[in-house]
Amino acid sequence: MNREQAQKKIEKLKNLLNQYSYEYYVLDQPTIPDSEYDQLYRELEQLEEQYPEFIADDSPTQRVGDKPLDFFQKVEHKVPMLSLSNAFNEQELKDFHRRVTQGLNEEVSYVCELKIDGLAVSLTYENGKFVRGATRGDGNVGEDITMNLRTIRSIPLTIKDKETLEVRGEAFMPHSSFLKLNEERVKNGEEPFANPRNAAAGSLRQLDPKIAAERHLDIFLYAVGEWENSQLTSHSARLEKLKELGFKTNPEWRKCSTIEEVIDFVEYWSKERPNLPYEIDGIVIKVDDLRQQEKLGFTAKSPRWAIAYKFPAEEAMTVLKDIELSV
Ligand SMILES: CC(C)(CNC(=O)c1ccc(Oc2ccccc2)cc1)c1ccc2c(N)nc(N)nc2n1
Repeated sequence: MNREQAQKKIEKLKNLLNQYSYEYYVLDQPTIPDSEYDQLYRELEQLEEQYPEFIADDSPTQRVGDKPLDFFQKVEHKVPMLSLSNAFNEQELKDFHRRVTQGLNEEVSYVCELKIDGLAVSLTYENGKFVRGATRGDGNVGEDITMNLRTIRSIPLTIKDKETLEVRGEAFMPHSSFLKLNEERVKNGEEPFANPRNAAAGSLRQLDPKIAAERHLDIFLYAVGEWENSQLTSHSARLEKLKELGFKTNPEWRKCSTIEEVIDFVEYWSKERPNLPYEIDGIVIKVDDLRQQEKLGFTAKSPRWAIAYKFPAEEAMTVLKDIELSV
């Protein structure tokens, strides 16, 4: 094969492998066996070794950087990453609903989402390319952890349109990865992580991306910071658009047109929670219409149009106890 054919073959293998990776890690619907993926991956690695000038920065071989950082750069969020006020019982959800309807004086519908117990992160894409990832930090300034986020296979290195946008989500460690990691640590005489959230935070704070890559983290995107030329008018439409662009969004979100439906959703997941493959610490309820969100505005640090219903902490202990017993 000559140089030009090699360049075309490298491009074709890269696109094919990225598509297979998207099906496996984002859709959870692989269409080829792992052995076929591995064989194509090795073919790409060999060609890139022969023709390094054709290595693309969104090649699957470029996910794990080889040199550790000395420190993390600080990053200022153009749009602040806000926190959520909390509700701890049904009455406080009804109070939230009353404040919203009084503030709007019109019909309102909500989007309910699972509150993943992980680490809030922001992902910036310029012309469709993943250029920077950062922790929430204090909401205005976070740390640049791009190298570590690149190792999360469900984060696309390029998205379908040449969009420039900044998305927010929760990076987390699934129960399966958490169990394996703690077994490993106990075997090596190290301290096991207390819970998947600490394990995810500890993994993303590693200066060596090779260590972060071994932790098999995952992510669900749930919000948008900056989004040029977006005409979308509801949060639910944004979630659908993020999914269309190739982002991993949590499939369990629901639109609720009454606070009773919201309460049903909360009650369902407070029982169903132990059957999820990841930890959640609550349910997030958001006014769906973006114009109504605008009208309700913000308090000093959180939106008036959203609230987090928090599950009682002791259940998290049962998950912990199970894990302790099993290691
Ligand atoms: C609702 C929001 C707080 C995100 N939204 C924002 O961060 C945000 C930030 C500036 C905004 O507008 C401003 C723009 C400029 C200045 C001030 C505000 C609007 C939303 C949030 C926070 C945590 C969440 C979580 N753990 N799980 C889920 N499922 N959803 C979550 N949603």
